[in-house]
Amino acid sequence: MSVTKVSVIGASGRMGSEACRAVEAADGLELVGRFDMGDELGDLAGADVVVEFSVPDASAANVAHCVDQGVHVVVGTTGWSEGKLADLRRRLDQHPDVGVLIAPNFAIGAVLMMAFAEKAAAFYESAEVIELHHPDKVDAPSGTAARTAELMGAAREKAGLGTVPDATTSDPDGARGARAHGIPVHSVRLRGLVAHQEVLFGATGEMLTIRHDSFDRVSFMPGVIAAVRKVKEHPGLTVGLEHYLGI
Ligand SMILES: NC(=O)C1=CN([C@@H]2O[C@H](COP(=O)(O)OP(=O)(O)OC[C@H]3O[C@@H](n4cnc5c(N)ncnc54)[C@H](O)[C@@H]3O)[C@@H](O)[C@H]2O)C=CC1
Ligand SMILES: O=C(O)C1=N[C@H](C(=O)O)C[C@H](O)C1
Repeated sequence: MSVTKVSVIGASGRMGSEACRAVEAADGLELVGRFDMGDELGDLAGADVVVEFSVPDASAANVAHCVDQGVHVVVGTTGWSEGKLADLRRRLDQHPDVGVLIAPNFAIGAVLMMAFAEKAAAFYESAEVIELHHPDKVDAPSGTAARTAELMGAAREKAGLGTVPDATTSDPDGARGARAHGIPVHSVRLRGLVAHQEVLFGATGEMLTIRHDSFDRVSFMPGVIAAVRKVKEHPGLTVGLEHYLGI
């Protein structure tokens, strides 16, 4: 069996260190490089695939460097705006053999939660997202919540649903949360939590709740390892692990 060489960017962080352990434990993968803030990325220690878990402000430049080196990238970092994605697509056009996966969430249950929420969104007048995370998280709303809202907003539009009903006329402190693609999104930060999300749907006389909990960062690792194994078969940019899993 041929060995895939893997480097991790953000290797000292919560996710990066977990990813290093997972790569070291995986058959057919060899951890060849650990990079963190301030390190020269250079040739990425000869990696075939890079796993990138850094910070939203740094991720795009790190991924651009990998693509320019002809190295496939599995990206978990949040904060990928439409503009950054467009820049990355243009860069990948110059490197047509390189694959990049950007996954807002690598936990299989979270991928299913997003798919179920997208499906349900067409059937309910009311919908809201509550994401709950550890208080060391720097971005809000979470990438998972933003992606969930994007999928739900598109499904609502396709189904001809209008805006969610809400009679609020006074909300000086933002108690109704942020709006992402028309969906109210609420962010909770609480010591003891890891990564959790509830998607609430309401219609007259009923309510549907879809909830996912990551209690430990190991929950993300099967998805990360599956992505490392598959990324080279998917040239260009893919957003969402569901596209690799046939979900
Ligand atoms: N897609 C997914 O399944 C998941 C995604 N995440 C996301 O991954 C990212 C990292 O999360 P955590 O590991 O919890 O954060 P963290 O703060 O523990 O780790 C980030 C690491 O990146 C390093 N870093 C900062 N600037 C850098 C640069 N320019 N180049 C290389 N490394 C740099 C930091 O020194 C740190 O070691 C966040 O955006 C988070 O939302 C987190 C969990 C799961
Ligand atoms: O920062 C985290 O912890 C997480 N970040 C990702 C996000 O913003 O959605 C994935 C998961 O929720 C954990």
